[in-house]
Amino acid sequence: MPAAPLDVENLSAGYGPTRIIEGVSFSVKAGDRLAVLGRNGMGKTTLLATLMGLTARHGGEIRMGEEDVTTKRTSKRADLGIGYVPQTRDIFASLTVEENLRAGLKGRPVSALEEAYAMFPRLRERRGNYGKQLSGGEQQMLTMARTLLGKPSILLLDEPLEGLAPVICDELMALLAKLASTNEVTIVLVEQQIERALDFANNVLVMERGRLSWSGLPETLHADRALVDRLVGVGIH
Ligand SMILES: Nc1ncnc2c1ncn2[C@@H]1O[C@H](COP(=O)(O)OP(=O)(O)OP(=O)(O)O)[C@@H](O)[C@H]1O
Repeated sequence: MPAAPLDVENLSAGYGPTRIIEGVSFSVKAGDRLAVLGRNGMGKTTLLATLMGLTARHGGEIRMGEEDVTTKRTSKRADLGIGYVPQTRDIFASLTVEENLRAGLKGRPVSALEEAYAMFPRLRERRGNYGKQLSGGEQQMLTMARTLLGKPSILLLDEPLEGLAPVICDELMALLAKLASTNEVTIVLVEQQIERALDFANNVLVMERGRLSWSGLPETLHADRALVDRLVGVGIH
């Protein structure tokens, strides 16, 4: 059996000596769509940042396929195929859209920019605008497009829908579903819009105070509002 694209074992990490996540273990299969849910401040962002090597690891292991990346630098993890779209919309404000996208090419030919423009036609219209002139939604699209140009095999997304209009959310989720189904991209999605996350995912983890408090199928949560209330603190309708 091929190794899982992402395998996390007993991971603990935080900021300096402050421990935020504790004893987290999970595995994702190729093409999985994993939703990571939880109330505010429960450690979801810290988990993704730790997978990218951006926090202080206190213990545990992270493997990507056959590679043990536990102590590898962030850039090495990116080279091995992890793409990370942080909550902070990581764009260069004083570069144009096109220049931002070129920064994501990772040695691919400039013609590959067409892939990004095909996925996000709005970015083509805005190709000459500076990052700082974009709306929040456009900045989110730019971050995602730049990450996707690097052809990640695992995509970590931290609340990509935050602040976006419902119609843009629909488009983005449709795009992610398409990516997961056709490109064999494994997606780990942290999202506060529970309903959308459950519609998208084929597996769910719930975090509570830095630990995994529940894991299972989205259907189970869909069918049990009381459980969702208890785990995530919001009702779904
Ligand atoms: N850079 C940091 N330094 C110290 N503590 C931090 C830092 N970033 C986050 N924390 C703390 O880590 C805990 C978990 O935060 P984290 O952002 O991982 O949670 P989250 O589940 O993603 O929350 P949200 O849904 O609100 O984004 C919080 O108590 C937060 O205050």
